[in-house]
Amino acid sequence: MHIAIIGAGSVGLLLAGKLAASGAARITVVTRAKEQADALNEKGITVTSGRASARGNVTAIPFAVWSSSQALELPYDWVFLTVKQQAIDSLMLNALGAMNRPVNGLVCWQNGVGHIERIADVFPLDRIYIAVTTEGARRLALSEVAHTGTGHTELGAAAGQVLDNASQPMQKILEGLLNQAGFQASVSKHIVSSIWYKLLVNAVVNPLTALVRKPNGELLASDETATLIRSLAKEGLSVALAEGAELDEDSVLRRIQDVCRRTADNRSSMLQDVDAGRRTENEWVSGAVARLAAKHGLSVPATETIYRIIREWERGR
Ligand SMILES: NC(=O)C1=CN([C@@H]2O[C@H](COP(=O)(O)OP(=O)(O)OC[C@H]3O[C@@H](n4cnc5c(N)ncnc54)[C@H](OP(=O)(O)O)[C@@H]3O)[C@@H](O)[C@H]2O)C=CC1
Ligand SMILES: CC(C)(CO)C(=O)C(=O)O
Repeated sequence: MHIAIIGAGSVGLLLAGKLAASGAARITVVTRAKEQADALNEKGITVTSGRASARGNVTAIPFAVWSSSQALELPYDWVFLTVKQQAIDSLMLNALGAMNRPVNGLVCWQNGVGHIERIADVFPLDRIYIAVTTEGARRLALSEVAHTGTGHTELGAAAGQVLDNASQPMQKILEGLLNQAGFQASVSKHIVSSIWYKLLVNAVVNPLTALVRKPNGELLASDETATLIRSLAKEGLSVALAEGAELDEDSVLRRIQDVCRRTADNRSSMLQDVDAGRRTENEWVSGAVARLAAKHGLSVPATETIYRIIREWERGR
């Protein structure tokens, strides 16, 4: 089993390191920088989890070389895309369109929505899979990643139909592979609901923490942010339902509060991007919720306001 993993950040290194260390697959990692490819070829990947650590050997190649060489033609069994939404640009789309079709498919690991439609313009939709994950990872060095939270990964076909588990051979192969590497993965019964369940957490926790510059847990400690959590969650839910997700307000609110408690000390990925002066995934999280609301004729004033404030910050950074 040969897997190419495009994007050697937190999630990419976690997947690559654990899959390689377990022997579940041979891994080729596509990095942005040559410096990182050199480090990975020399040292492999170290995954730390508490006091434990594991090391896996991988082959690494910079994107610029991969996308303009014969490496693009290799018959990978799977290609995992683990870059952030903002890195799915025209160069990336060109490479995805030009690469030899992986035998099994392309798996997208991003938070947020909107990218699948863009990828499906260059890659057959029926070969695209979605992984919605609550694993926590943080890249510590070019070849080292911390597994900061054990989560669960739900798998589905991007075509998004409600499918019965037994009739999903590709997702079953993927599930087996990830479980063999030590993850907890399962085939989602309704991938649209899984996507929105996670997206609603990100559309509430990420922009709020980024704006008030506080860790996740502190959102519950103030009346102001607790009120905003409810408004954003309610608005997001109305859009999720219009998009076909099967969710209810109580379970969404409980999930958001639970994530804030369980990851109380975490600075959300959006807050980390803001801290570092980087562009965030705002466009594909709050921006996507606002655009889809408009498509369905729904009003989401709190989401819209927060989206625009962060967008303005991004413009002036
Ligand atoms: N971190 C987490 O715990 C979780 C993250 N997610 C989601 O997973 C996705 C990835 O997140 P995360 O791993 O944290 O992000 P990171 O920023 O840590 O990693 C993204 C990686 O993509 C690389 N990259 C950018 N452009 C290219 C390119 N053209 N070719 C190859 N590599 C490229 C970056 O390289 P460089 O560093 O050199 O710029 C970086 O290493 C996001 O959508 C996020 O929301 C989902 C669940 C949990
Ligand atoms: C779940 C949460 C909010 C954890 O911080 C996350 O996914 C993120 O930071 O992007």
